[in-house]
Amino acid sequence: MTESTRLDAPLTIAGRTFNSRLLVGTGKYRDFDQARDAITESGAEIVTVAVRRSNLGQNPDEPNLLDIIPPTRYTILPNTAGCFNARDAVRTCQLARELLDGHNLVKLEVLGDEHTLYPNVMETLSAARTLIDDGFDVMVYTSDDPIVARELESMGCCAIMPLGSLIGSGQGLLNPHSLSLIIDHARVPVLVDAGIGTASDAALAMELGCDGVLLNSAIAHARQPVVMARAMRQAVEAGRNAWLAERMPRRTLARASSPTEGRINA
Ligand SMILES: CC(=O)[C@@H](O)[C@H](O)COP(=O)(O)O
Repeated sequence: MTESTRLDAPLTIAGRTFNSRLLVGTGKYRDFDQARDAITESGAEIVTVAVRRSNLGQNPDEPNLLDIIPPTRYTILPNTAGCFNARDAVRTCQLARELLDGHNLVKLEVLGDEHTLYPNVMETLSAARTLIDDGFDVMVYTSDDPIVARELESMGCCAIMPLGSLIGSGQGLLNPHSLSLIIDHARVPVLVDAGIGTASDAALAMELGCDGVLLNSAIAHARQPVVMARAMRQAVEAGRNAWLAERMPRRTLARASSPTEGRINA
């Protein structure tokens, strides 16, 4: 057992445990083969699927996304991408539960507008309440507002997923301070979801103390998605280890790296 595995515990979400802290999406790939190869290389165990945009068996004559991410191997995380109000999001989760034989772990996202894809927190709060009452385990995409995050946690969401920046923007973490406020007070896992552009963004999220990272565009839109998937896996592991190791203090002045004791004074 290595030092870091002794220090670390698996990621636990709604009673399920995972060794990988990288969650990936399935959209925007050139084709199913590329998606499968990148997802495999990422080492992700949780893979999110947009129920309204993917064939999970609703259309028996078309390729089924689950053929490349079999539920026997992956935890499928149905998401409500494309929903702009609570009612549509709740219906989408209920459809996913039917298609996936009673699977009740979902990623809720209720968006404010097409332009920003920013979460509509009022509709998100309303949908989360309905879904939790209906027996779902809700991982929730939200803004980086710590008060909203606290509300979502206290109503029973099993993971809080604040954005790093706008979905698909690749701008990285625009407000690390707000993310830290959420992380420092949450008692459920906090995962940055959206806006990751490259490996250092994912590492930074983990160094802040996030429990995981969910991303899609940074891998799917890299020129070499499989290579970027590997980089993301390594970045999440490196960031997690750096957080576990607890970084050295920042100092304003230099301190010599070589030993000063026993020095021969000329
Ligand atoms: C895949 C998913 O669930 C989305 O929330 C989103 O696509 C992730 O954001 P990026 O594509 O910016 O990584």
